[in-house]
Amino acid sequence: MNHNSIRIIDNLAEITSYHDRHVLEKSLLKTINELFPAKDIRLFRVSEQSDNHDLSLLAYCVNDVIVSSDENPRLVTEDKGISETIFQAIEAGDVQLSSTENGLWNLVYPAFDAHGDIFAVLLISTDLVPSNGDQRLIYGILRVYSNYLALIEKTQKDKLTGLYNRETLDNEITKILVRQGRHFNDQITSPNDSRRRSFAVKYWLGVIDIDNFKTINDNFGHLYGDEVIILVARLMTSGLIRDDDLVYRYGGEEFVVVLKAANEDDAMHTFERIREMVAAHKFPQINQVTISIGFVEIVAQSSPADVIGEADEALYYAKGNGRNQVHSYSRLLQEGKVKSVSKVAHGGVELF
Ligand SMILES: Nc1nc2c(ncn2[C@@H]2O[C@H](COP(=O)(O)OP(=O)(O)OP(=O)(O)O)[C@@H](O)[C@H]2O)c(=O)[nH]1
Repeated sequence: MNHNSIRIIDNLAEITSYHDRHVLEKSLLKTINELFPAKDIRLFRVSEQSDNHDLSLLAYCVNDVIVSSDENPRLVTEDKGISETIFQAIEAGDVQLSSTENGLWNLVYPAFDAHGDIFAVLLISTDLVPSNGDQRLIYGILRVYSNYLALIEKTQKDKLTGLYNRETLDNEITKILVRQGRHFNDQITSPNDSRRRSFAVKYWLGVIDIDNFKTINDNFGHLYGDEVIILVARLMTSGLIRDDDLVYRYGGEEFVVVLKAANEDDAMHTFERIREMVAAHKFPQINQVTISIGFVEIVAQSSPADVIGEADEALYYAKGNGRNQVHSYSRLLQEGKVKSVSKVAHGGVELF
């Protein structure tokens, strides 16, 4: 076996050793860059809109540095020159090649999911067009990535609704806490750095529970109950505007939404919109179904259990005060309507 084959096997083994989508994407770019050094490698997510395709940058590799959207959520996608080649590749469902004014070649490879739909594209900018053998190698690696990603997603998703499951939520909260912890430390070490302050993104977690769901099951049967769960899941997903806001099925008729918002009012607005969408929907047979929501900001120095516990406390308040409403845990705390549930309060002060 020659040295190159060993490197390929090593790289494939590395790609398939991660269970995290973002790490997997970085590993894909690292592998492509190692086997086929290029000026610029980018991986885009392709989402199908009503009459066109939307692109968002998932990860890039420039000068051997690999960054994923997970680490830098503000990656810029815009680049008119390459988007034309990308759309041609999506249209053709095949690799496309174009030259640039500064003597580079752009190669765009589509990546297919299990249904044969394009869910991502890989862009390689290089001054040397890869040989046929290299092109087949790149395609093969992209297929390993696509197949493995499909496998990971299967284990992360709930069968009834197709939403992410509870286990995946814990990982997501932990990642956000680590990221928020970094910002928290930055602010302590450089409190006057306005650029760092402005980059801090706020994350909010809402626990959402269908009201009086037992009555729906009792009156209409479990199959209708299941259908309500599926429809509520769809309504919540469509009520979220940002690509990276996520909905999880947390338990039977309980969901969790993790979203980004600049402040509490904006988060409240989004959760209110979800509540209104569900309340306004006409469900088959049952007609109206309502949901209650409790939410909280995911701040550094919390734990996943604290974050969920606080949002849950606000949810119980909503349930106890008439249902079909949204409450913010910190607002309820300020107003003295709930007691603190976390061991360590925001800012690190021990409350009990
Ligand atoms: N159809 C169906 N029912 C489920 C599923 N998971 C849990 N349930 C039922 O959901 C019901 C939840 O009822 P409760 O926790 O008492 O709450 P509720 O009736 O929604 O009342 P409130 O939450 O107080 O508004 C129970 O009867 C569970 O059996 C599921 O996947 N499908």
